[in-house]
Amino acid sequence: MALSALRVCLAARLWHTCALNSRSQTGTLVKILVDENMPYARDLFSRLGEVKAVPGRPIPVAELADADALMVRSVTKVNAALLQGTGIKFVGTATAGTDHVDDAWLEQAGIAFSAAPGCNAIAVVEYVFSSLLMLAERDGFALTDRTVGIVGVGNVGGRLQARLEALGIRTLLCDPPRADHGDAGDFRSLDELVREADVLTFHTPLFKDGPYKTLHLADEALIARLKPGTILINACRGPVVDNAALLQRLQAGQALSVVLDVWEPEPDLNVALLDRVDIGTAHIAGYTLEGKARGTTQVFEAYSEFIGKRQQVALDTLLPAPEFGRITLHGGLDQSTLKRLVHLVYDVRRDDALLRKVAGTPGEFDKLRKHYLERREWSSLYVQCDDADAAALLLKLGFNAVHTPVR
Ligand SMILES: NC(=O)C1=CN([C@@H]2O[C@H](COP(=O)(O)OP(=O)(O)OC[C@H]3O[C@@H](n4cnc5c(N)ncnc54)[C@H](O)[C@@H]3O)[C@@H](O)[C@H]2O)C=CC1
Ligand SMILES: O=C(O)C(=O)[C@H](O)COP(=O)(O)O
Repeated sequence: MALSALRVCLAARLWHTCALNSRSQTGTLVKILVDENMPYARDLFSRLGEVKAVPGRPIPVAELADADALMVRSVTKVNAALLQGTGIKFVGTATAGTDHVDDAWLEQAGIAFSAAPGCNAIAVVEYVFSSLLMLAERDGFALTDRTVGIVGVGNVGGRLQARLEALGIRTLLCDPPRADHGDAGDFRSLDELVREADVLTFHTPLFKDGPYKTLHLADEALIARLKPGTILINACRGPVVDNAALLQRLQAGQALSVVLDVWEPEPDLNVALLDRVDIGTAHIAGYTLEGKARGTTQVFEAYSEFIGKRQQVALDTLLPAPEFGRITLHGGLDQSTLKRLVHLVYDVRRDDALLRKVAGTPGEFDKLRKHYLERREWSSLYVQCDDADAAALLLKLGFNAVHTPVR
């Protein structure tokens, strides 16, 4: 059992001794605060108590005083300064990353905590693919001629590896915590990736210190050593790449292609850096409807268990039908066909253009995220293929593909 799940169970046992049937200790219905950018949260959590949707940045602190539970996204800093003296007994974050939560303080304060590991991993992988396919078309190269170095091989990095390898693209993996743990896999040093990879893509948590520190993992020295033409991607946390150093290297003329979804700092990114990168987006790599819905259901299920009213939710009972019903693919799957299919579902240039329009105007970064256009995962596209190999490969990549032989 993961440590966070274990802590939820232990805290739940304590809670059960003093509270029953979704009622707080005073006998009133539990009050659950949810971030207003959590799709399906109002409907789901109202099965368990009284729900109030609130902005996450800044969070209206007065609402915390009589609340029992708090469901956040990554923009809310959860720590003693926010929660000391409140009645909050459970915090859920509908995100994969947890660097916005002081979980050590929550533990010593006896507040249960649950996150949503892997909820949006597919979305991030599809963001990376959209970016790579766009750059490959623009610069005229075949992805199969490139080596992709993946730093952080967890839910995102592992799925990225699987899809790249399904396409015959060589990957190099770097994940010291997994290597030290003895996990199976051909793990290499970051140095080796820097030397050998044509694409370097970061998918680690943000650790500000400790043996596996990732703060400025890509520092000036690392960036300076990247081969000319390297594609550098950061879709994990802004401070994993030293943004000032990156800007300096780009201004000095270092030949890199850069894709940044996350910034140092957010929401006030450095517009001069945005001007220099090839693709820049407003921390939306994980923003598919499926990814957000999974985040909500994961914390909903954890909280329902915490209060002793265990419920499970099937994602397809929540999600609307996708925009595209089905399409037919004739013949095999080459890079250009794959790019067209991928971009039928999601084209990263849409989000890049939106950010460039508003960057530098206070409040606009968060507005883009709040009013994010609906985006689905590749699995929402039903592709009928008359070629069996194309169908098998698309299925492996995550599309809803079938082989229907031509009669
Ligand atoms: N841009 C976005 O919208 C999103 C960003 N994220 C970020 O991406 C991160 C990764 O996401 P997941 O794959 O779901 O997390 P995960 O926890 O499943 O995987 C992270 C991997 O990084 C490895 N790692 C830790 N320290 C490392 C180091 N120093 N060097 C190399 N590898 C290291 C871990 O061992 C683990 O295998 C999250 O922590 C979150 O901050 C996640 C989802 C969406
Ligand atoms: O899950 C994560 O980790 C992320 O980075 C999320 O995609 C961030 O989304 P918000 O929590 O900032 O809405």
